[in-house]
Amino acid sequence: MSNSNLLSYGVTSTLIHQFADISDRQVGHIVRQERQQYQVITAVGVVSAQTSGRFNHHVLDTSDFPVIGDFVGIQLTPTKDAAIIHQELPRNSLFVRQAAGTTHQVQSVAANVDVALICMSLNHDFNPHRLERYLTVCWDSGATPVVVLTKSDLCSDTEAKLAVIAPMTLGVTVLTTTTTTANGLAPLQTFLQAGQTFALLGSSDVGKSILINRLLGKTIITTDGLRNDDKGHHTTTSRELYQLSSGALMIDTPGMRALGLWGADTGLAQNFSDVADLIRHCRFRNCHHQTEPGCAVKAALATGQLTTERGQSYQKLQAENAYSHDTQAYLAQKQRTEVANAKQIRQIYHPKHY
Ligand SMILES: Nc1nc2c(ncn2[C@@H]2O[C@H](COP(=O)(O)OP(=O)(O)OP(=O)(O)O)[C@@H](O)[C@H]2O)c(=O)[nH]1
Ligand SMILES: [Zn+2]
Repeated sequence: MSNSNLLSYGVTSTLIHQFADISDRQVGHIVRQERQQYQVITAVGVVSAQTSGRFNHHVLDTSDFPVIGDFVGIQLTPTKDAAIIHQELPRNSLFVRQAAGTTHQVQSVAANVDVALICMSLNHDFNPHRLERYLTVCWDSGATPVVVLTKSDLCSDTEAKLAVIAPMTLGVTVLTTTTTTANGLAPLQTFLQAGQTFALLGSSDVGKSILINRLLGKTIITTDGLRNDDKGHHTTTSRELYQLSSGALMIDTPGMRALGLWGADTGLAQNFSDVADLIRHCRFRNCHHQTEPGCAVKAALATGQLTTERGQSYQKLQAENAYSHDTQAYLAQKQRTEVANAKQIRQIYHPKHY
């Protein structure tokens, strides 16, 4: 293992050189993650890694921890079989979602992804509104979305389904795959070029694990075998970055039950650029597109230029996004109060430091 192996794992020579002069520090790439336990590829191979005590001390919430795909500054232990993560390097892209449940916290899913492969199966998982949600979050992450419609063998009306999603996937590549035929993955395979990092995203059971196994040519992830009644179940809990024979890097993420928007303004504007264009023509800047006169959105809905479905979809996601901003503001205020309280307590018990 050497720097050449690091290069093949997406670590640029610039990054390697940046660390050359810092004694005991080097660059690594997170290739496996199970909560805050990491495996990092380094110049000496893959080692287990954890964030340093100092790093943990400065973390405000779990989303500040490194995530799969992150480049990190590390220090190897004297035996060189483990490492301490000291810093997270700037990210090109970050896919985040509002964590499931009631915690109202942001959860980082994957970093430095170039192309996000949004997987949706063509049978019962097919859901255009969910696709709009995924596309919004992908655009917001900084990665380019590509839609992968899986299990085409279980669908008899693929063309009709493609027509349904056509208006929401303008300018987005849409691929269909099946693992039941010899060349059923060919459309995807030709897409997976060296030098790029891909990530598989989607609900549980859409066939992400099987895709990884097929692309790697070996059974890395065990599932209960290919079932044509699509009732198989396998849940991945860890995230992993794989190197494909083409040289492309592929991140597998656990199936997501819910994908909540979290401050995805850019993604909304990009995914709904048609609606955004209309809004620019509303008479009032703060138009709610309800009863206001001169509303371009309402006018477009009346003529059919904008479908009711897409209009409603936008309004739903926009409201959710606005709510996520309120939540963020509330959490930030709560954090400021906690920090201030902690400081006050320290002033009382250790006054000489202040
Ligand atoms: N008929 C058919 N079944 C498929 C295809 N791809 C996957 N399956 C089946 O769908 C089920 C789910 O596949 P997985 O690869 O485990 O799904 P997953 O997306 O990794 O699910 P999680 O690990 O929960 O995120 C399994 O029983 C697969 O055999 C396909 O192209 N056709
Ligand atoms: Zn309006």
